Amino acid sequence: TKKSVSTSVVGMLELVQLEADLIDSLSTYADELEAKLKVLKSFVPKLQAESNEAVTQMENYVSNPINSFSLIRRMHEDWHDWKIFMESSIGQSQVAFLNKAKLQFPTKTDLNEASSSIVRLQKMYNLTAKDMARGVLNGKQYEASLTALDTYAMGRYLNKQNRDMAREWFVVTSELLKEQTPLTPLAGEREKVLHLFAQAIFDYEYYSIALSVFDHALLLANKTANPTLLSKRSKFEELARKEAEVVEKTNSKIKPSEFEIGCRGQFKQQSKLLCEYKSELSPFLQLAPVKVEEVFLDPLIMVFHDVLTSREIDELQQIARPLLKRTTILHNSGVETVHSSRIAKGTWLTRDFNNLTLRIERRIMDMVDLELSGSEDLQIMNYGIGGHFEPHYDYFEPDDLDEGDNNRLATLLFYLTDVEQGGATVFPVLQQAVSPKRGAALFWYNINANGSVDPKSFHGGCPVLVGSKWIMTQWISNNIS
Ligand SMILES: O=C(O)CCC(=O)C(=O)O
Ligand SMILES: [Fe+2]
Repeated sequence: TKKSVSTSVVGMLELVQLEADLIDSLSTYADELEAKLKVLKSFVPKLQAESNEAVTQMENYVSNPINSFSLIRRMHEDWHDWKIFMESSIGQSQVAFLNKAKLQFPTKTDLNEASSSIVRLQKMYNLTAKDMARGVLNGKQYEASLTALDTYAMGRYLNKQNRDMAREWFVVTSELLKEQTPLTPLAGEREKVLHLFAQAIFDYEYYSIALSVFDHALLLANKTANPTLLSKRSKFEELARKEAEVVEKTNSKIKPSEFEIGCRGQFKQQSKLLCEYKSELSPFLQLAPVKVEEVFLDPLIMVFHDVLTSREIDELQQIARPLLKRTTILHNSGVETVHSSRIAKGTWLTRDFNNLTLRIERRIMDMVDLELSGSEDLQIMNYGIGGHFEPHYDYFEPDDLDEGDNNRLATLLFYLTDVEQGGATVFPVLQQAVSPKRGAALFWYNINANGSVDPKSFHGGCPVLVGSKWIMTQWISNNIS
């Protein structure tokens, strides 16, 4: 089954539970091993005592009918039982569970996607590998950290595509290796682990990092005078010296894009346009006035605050959760494909799905004073960590449309969640960024009053750094027909 786990927070929840179950299973395995061992440890000394006595005075021992009877009986019966005991295998059910669980394990593709998310976040938010490894995200300390095995995997992933970034992760790996022993049953003793890592990093040709790990291994095992190891070390050292000259030359900084500046919250703060209560337009708004924030005037961009209640949002999420599928992007050719430019899970929901969606349909029309007939269904999306939507136009290029086809006149984007860090909607051309706020809705026009498309509506969803971003989108058609 093709199922991507890292693209949504929802998908990750199942993995957390699965890992907890696997650890429980491993713990049961340990208990069973221990129980078996306990039987052995308590019985063997007693058997030995009896046997020692027999061996030291053999003839005397077997001359006694009681002893000889007992010996014959033991050999005839008890050793069969020991054989059965020894052969009884432990962990069969746990191994079976592991085999079943394996079907749900993330694949190589999942790991690659998760790695590329980390890289995206690193680039987008200017994060250092060192900070990330220690759980510091944008200056905020979280209760999270990476192990040497994690950072090593990042280095390996980046090795082929960006050696500078890979180097950064390998440096962090070497530092972590000095503090911790990797938690893997196959790692073996500490000194051996360090040598393995040193050699692997050496093979990737990051010589000075390999050298520092190697040195730590020597120090730890008190082998700084071992001739074989020292000759190997000198090989490491020579290559490290040559490497230093090359590394110095690189390190060029590229200018950030407007999108990146926006995602980092670095647009010049426009003086907040007045918040008003829109009350005359419709009966709904008279009953329940809505707080409207004008973000931009030409083209019009605004935020409606508190237009969905928490209960309504909970219900929407409940409906969507089991339906979420990896989102695709629509090509000019009409073909939908999964693409790294849009990483999220989503589902479509017809507006007549139930009472709630019907109520929302009514509310949307009241809010924006536009007809919805002919518009696409509602779309609900969940972005996982690093999930994003690169800047794009919501409208279709007129050349790609047939006579009489509708275009996306406007977009109404409901935020179903707050996002702790990242995840803003950014308009790079207009230099505007809007942060998700649970219950609010962002509205903008993609098409000018004269019917032409408006390239200034170019926008994107920034990568989620911390949190789970849920949105619901209603693209509003211009209803040509
Ligand atoms: O997630 C966002 O903030 C933007 C989403 C978007 O542009 C879209 O779904 O068309
Ligand atoms: Fe969009």
